[in-house]
Amino acid sequence: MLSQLDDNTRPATMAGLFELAPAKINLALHVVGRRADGYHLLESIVTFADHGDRLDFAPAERDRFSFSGRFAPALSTGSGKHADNLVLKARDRLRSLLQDQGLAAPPVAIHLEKNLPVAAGIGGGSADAAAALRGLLRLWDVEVSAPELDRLALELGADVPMCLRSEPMLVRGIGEDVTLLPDFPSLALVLANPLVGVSTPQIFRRLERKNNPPIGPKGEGDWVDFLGMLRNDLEPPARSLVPEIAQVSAMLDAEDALLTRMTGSGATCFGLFETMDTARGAASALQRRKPDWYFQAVQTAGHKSGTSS
Ligand SMILES: C[C@](O)(CO)[C@H](O)COP(=O)(O)OP(=O)(O)OC[C@H]1O[C@@H](n2ccc(N)nc2=O)[C@H](O)[C@@H]1O
Ligand SMILES: Nc1ncnc2c1ncn2[C@@H]1O[C@H](COP(=O)(O)OP(=O)(O)OP(=O)(O)O)[C@@H](O)[C@H]1O
Repeated sequence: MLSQLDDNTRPATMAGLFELAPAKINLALHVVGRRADGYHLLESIVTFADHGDRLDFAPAERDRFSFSGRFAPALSTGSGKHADNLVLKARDRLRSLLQDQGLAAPPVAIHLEKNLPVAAGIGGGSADAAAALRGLLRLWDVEVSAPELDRLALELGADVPMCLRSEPMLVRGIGEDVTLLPDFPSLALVLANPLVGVSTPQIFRRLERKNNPPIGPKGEGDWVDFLGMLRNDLEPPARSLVPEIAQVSAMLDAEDALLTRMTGSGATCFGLFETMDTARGAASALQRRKPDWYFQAVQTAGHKSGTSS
């Protein structure tokens, strides 16, 4: 059963078990083909921010779900019913998998602090679903095999298996073929979103060319130089649908970002900066110019000896 807690701030009694749900960033996204079922085959270099949603979990007498945070209103109006929330889908699917194996999955109170914009290309829903799986496995003190967990994650969404790991990676297929990139540098980025929600299927439908060149091998060179040679193939169709993407991208360029690109199906763009100090300075300057838009300086996962150290 679903119910809303009276107070939509995070309940103090839920201290203890929490999971972060970091923003996903597609540093490059090449669409290289199409499957028979219509899903597009991708090659993507993905990393994760030190900023995201937060999920709190506590045992309860019956299942409860509540949310708070800057983007909680977008959730309730966006999806209409809370029952659509990927956190609840993740809870219910994991519970039935465990019960099929004779394991207990007792009622749980979950609170979602929604800090990430919704339908923004930074995988907020997928990150929440992955964090729900991780948190519930800890709360219920149970294990499922890695292939079973990956299968369940992929059923919840193409991005959920990547979000389970939240480390720099090369992703192929639709999200199921993940290769971790242990030598990938930690980067200083500014995430910038004009707060125009973008529907992922709509962007894929607008994409004209489905067979674009693959990412190819990096060779001996630097990761950041390599990224500069890559693309997001979803950026042209997204720009044609949402004119603010060109605007937000130009604003990042004007702050002297080393590289500016859209992530996922948009509308969030990222700008790459030399250091976290310059990224924070750029985010503050941009926020002053557009007080209602979303600007966030983030440090990404990976080796701290990279460009942004
Ligand atoms: C674009 C990315 O954000 C890149 O990381 C993801 O591939 C999208 O992942 P996601 O939001 O979890 O997407 P899903 O919820 O699985 O798919 C939403 C819809 O987008 C389209 N879709 C999605 C992924 C993909 N590789 N090809 C597609 O054509 C399909 O119409 C699908 O029904
Ligand atoms: N916990 C959640 N957070 C955000 N959106 C959710 C959640 N649960 C369900 N949704 C639904 O999922 C849709 C996509 O939201 P999300 O924020 O995950 O998109 P996205 O960042 O564009 O994802 P991606 O980068 O994977 O394409 C929203 O329109 C919303 O209705």
